[in-house]
Amino acid sequence: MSGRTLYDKIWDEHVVHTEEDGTAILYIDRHLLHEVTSPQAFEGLELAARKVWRLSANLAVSDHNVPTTDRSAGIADPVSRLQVETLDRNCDRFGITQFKMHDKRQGIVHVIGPEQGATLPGMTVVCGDSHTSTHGAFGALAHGIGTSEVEHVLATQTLLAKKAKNMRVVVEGQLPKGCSAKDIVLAIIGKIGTAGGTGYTIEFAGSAIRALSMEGRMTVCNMAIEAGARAGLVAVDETTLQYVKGRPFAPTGAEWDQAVAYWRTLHSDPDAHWDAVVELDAAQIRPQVTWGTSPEMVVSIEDRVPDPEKEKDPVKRNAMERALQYMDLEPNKPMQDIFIDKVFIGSCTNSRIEDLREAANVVRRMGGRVAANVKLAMVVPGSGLVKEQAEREGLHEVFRAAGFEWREPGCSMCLAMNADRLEPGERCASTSNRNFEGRQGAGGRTHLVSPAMAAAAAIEGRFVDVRRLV
Ligand SMILES: CC(C)[C@H](C(=O)O)[C@@H](O)C(=O)O
Ligand code: SF4
Repeated sequence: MSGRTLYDKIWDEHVVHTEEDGTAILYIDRHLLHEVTSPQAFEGLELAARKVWRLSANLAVSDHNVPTTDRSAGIADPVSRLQVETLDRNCDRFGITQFKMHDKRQGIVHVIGPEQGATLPGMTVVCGDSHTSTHGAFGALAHGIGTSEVEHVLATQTLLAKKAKNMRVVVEGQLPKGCSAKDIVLAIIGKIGTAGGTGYTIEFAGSAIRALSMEGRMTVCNMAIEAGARAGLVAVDETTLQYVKGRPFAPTGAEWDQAVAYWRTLHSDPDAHWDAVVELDAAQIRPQVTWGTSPEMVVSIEDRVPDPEKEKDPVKRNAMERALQYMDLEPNKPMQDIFIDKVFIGSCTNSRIEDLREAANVVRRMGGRVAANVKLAMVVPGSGLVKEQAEREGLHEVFRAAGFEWREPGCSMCLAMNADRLEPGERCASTSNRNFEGRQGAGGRTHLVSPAMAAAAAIEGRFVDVRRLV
């Protein structure tokens, strides 16, 4: 028998039963909830008069609809308020642990899980949210589920699932100065496309991944879903254990030692079978900027906007033309000549302390202020605790002094469910993960970049090569 991948190992450890056709019942260790995808699930439970199977496995937080400005007067928008209040009521009624809006542990669900130690190596982690892939950075099998599955997990602590294939993305070598995890994952998506990982669970491996902090690994796994895979994984190592140790939900004492002994086995065996392998040279990666309406429409800051005329595939050409029209960009325009209206530093991709440090460092180095053509540059920490840490380090002062707005934690302008949005035609340098039409507000134009690139764009008013500045 050949060895097993990390994915195989976690899967095997959680299968309760497998049908002839491969459909399996998986035990779920951790279930995270937010206000958008849970209301009908709770309603379903109530109608069936069922209870939550294992209360302690659940952790809830409101993130998509919370305001990022002063919250003392509550939520002005009635739709947003209703969603947040509904989650509060459901958690109170069913007895689920929740960080409410005024709790400093509140934040984006994919930031607070790891921060609290609620996400641990070897776990199965699900949430009614596609970016649950983030938690795979811990060597956990983590993916998004739909609302009916949220109800199923609440009621049974299990999920019906089919096993995916194994893909290994190996990134070897040293990342150039000024580049970060976001550039790695955008470069991967640029290479394999947004459907490249469809049907696979991706394990990210290689020396460049090993060298990343947990924050960086989370950034990479976060966008596994944009590469087409529901789940992304990174093997457990010392970096993982160091990060987890001492967190509120993490085991302690003898239980910690026992857990660590098991966690150290959470890596793929050398003779494991891979259905697909993709390789990237980290040294060749440059700061990435998307130019279109899909994360795979990405080039480096040294490049120009691609020319559809050079694309032979008519379907692709058509998509390029449409994207350029929506983005209001001319083919062959140097990326460095693209001027922006707004900057968003935040989202579950890039709102952790390291991301904010990376952005603040660029602002410090560059000196000066947010460019006159930039109407709004905002920094939205991923959680209240990230915000507190950043303030202890004085990062908020760096941002504020340069003219950035320093906000309260939440999803914010990543998807514009709250008041933070682009106006029609506005162009944004954004550290988030999705750039489809209207994602940040109807008619808004999104360019996905790293925190360093977003910060530099804010000061220059256009995209610049951050490697020159660090
Ligand atoms: C609201 C939620 C269902 C959605 C997701 O699943 O990803 C959101 O978080 C997003 O990023 O678009
Ligand atoms: S920050 Fe953006 S991508 Fe992440 S959960 Fe919120 S809306 Fe989804």
